[in-house]
Amino acid sequence: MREMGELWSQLGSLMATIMFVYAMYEQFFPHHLRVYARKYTQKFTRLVYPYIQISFPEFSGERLKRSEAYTAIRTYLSANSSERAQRLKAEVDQGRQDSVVLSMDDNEEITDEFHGVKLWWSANYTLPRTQSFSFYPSSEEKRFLTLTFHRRHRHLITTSYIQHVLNKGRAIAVDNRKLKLYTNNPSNDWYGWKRTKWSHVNFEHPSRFETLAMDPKKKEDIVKDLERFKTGEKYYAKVGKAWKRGYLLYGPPGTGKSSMIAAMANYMNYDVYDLELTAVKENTELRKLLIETSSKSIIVIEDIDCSLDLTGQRKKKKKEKDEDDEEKQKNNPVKKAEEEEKKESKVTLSGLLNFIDGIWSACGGERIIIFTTNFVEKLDPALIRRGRMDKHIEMSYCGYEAFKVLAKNYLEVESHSLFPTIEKLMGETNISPADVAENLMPKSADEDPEICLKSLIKSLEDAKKKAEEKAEKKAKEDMEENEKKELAKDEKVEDTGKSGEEVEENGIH
Ligand SMILES: Nc1ncnc2c1ncn2[C@@H]1O[C@H](COP(=O)(O)OP(=O)(O)OP(=O)(O)O)[C@@H](O)[C@H]1O
Ligand SMILES: [Mg+2]
Repeated sequence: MREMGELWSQLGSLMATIMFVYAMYEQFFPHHLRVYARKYTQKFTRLVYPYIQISFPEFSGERLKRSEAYTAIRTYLSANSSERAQRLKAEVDQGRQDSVVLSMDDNEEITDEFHGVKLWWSANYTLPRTQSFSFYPSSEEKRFLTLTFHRRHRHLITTSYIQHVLNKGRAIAVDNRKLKLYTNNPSNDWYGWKRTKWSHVNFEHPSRFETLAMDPKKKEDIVKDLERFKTGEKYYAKVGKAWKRGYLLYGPPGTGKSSMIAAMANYMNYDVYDLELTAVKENTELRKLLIETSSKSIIVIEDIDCSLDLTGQRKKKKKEKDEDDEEKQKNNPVKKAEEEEKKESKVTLSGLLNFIDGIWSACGGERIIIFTTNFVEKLDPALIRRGRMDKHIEMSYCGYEAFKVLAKNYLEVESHSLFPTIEKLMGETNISPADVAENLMPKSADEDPEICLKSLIKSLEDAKKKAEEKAEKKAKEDMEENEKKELAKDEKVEDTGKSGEEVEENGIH
């Protein structure tokens, strides 16, 4: 016991001596001598200290983008650290609020082994040079992971082990993956305490290709296309094409464009970035948003024709609408502010084109971009040319085959005596799958499928009647218009004394 006490006191005096020597050194040694001393100390340390350290910073490239390597390694370490680390950090799993994820705490170290070689990982951070009190994490706080190993294993570690960790980390992330739906925040929120460009929630849309009502051949074609894309990394590299694919979904409202996107995301197991263009103020913001998207994702711009003034046509229509709405908005300050915000948006067609081309060149692979529109003819050809939007998919009104899918899903009915009537009516009139689905949904638990089918027949008959009335009205209007033209022509003939043909040739003035 006395020996222990002596040892402690000796250690204490040794520490005091070291501190004294260091203080003298700092005080009396000129700066340039200290630089020399540090240099040679480092050389000496390198000679006697046989370990190599590699650090993996959290952010790369001026804090623009979270390093993928850092994320993958953290995932790998989290999977290993819960058993090996002594100090752990617990965070609530964003996907399942009832479970926590354990990872190694800051400045904690764990060991790993690879082909019999022992190595050490530690999680570190550096504080900002000037410290000031803040409730929120400092933007200058830099986190990094450090790998330490003996220099004799340099080759094995740099060529195999790091790749092994990255692959494992990515695989674990895919296994644990919960699909997310991201929406972009207005740029005012980008720099506050939230500091995120995208907000996310779990993506739990039930739409799948099996539940999607459309022509089976078309569906099969799309699934094959996606499959080719998913497994095509090597092919894309071989032909020198970026591993991205653009889809344009177009068709009338309620034909399943949004459902198709959800089905694609579920099939591919990709996150969805729902980009709301009206919340983006300018082209540079678009680029920043793009940089923050991750691979294995679908970037969606819905109703592209409504998000931007893409053509003169659209502008005119909006102007007319604005005039209509002006009066209403005068008395509604909230709407007015919203409208003003929309007007502030300065994203241009060329900005959008650069954004898409950026996806193709500026960020990593495995990304899909989807545009949807109700009016394909309104879009600028530059926006939807092949190479940008590689595949154009028309989502059309409900055909008989699509109806059968819905009947099976909603009513569990594969054939029925009313089916031929429905088939005939569907050939004669247009109805959206959304309307069919609405009719087929039983209104009470014990509702007979026949009642639903009859309700659908009624809707089809109504739609047919409406379409006929509309066609009749249109024919009548056309006839009246022609009559007016004829009348105007006759009046001109009487005034000028020329024949009808002559007036026609020269035009009516
Ligand atoms: N092809 C379809 N297959 C299955 N269900 C569909 C289909 N189309 C529409 N529906 C049903 O109708 C609802 C609306 O469809 P969805 O939102 O996908 O249409 P949309 O084409 O995106 O319409 P909009 O152009 O108005 O955005 C869906 O929730 C779904 O229940
Ligand atoms: Mg939609």
